[in-house]
Amino acid sequence: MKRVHVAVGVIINDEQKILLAKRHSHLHQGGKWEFPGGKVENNETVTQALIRELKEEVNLDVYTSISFLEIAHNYPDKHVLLDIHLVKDFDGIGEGLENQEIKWVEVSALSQYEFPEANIPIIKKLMNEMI
Ligand SMILES: Nc1nc2c([nH]c(=O)n2[C@@H]2O[C@H](COP(=O)(O)OP(=O)(O)OP(=O)(O)O)[C@@H](O)[C@H]2O)c(=O)[nH]1
Ligand SMILES: [Mg+2]
Repeated sequence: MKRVHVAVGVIINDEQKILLAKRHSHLHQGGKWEFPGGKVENNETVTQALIRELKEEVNLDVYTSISFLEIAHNYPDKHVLLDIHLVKDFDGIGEGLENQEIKWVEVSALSQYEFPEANIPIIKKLMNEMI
């Protein structure tokens, strides 16, 4: 199976809250919460994809991002490579431009949300590093 390369943003605001978005039910891993992002197109770097996707999905202007974690995960129906970046340097308040529900949540509250299975190491690393 071809591996889908995905740029994913862990967006952290000045109150140390993280932006989550709910995946529409008809999508792959639908109904679960995600970190905004999407597929890296041909001729695009991960950073370019991240900037484009965060503008399209949640109306944020990203200025700087820091590489945080890479996860290769095989779902039964899809193989993904998640390229996860931390985003602290951005403008905007966060809006669900695709009519998706969005939420700013404390790191300590992340365990209360259901994420795609590939995200488990992200949640663990965030909880370890941000206390
Ligand atoms: N954005 C995002 N995708 C994730 C996460 N975790 C995870 O397994 N994925 C998977 O990564 C894949 C690509 O994400 P996507 O559906 O956002 O892609 P996209 O925005 O380019 O949308 P598209 O399908 O309309 O092209 C999906 O199969 C999704 O299930 C996550 O935290 N954020
Ligand atoms: Mg997306």
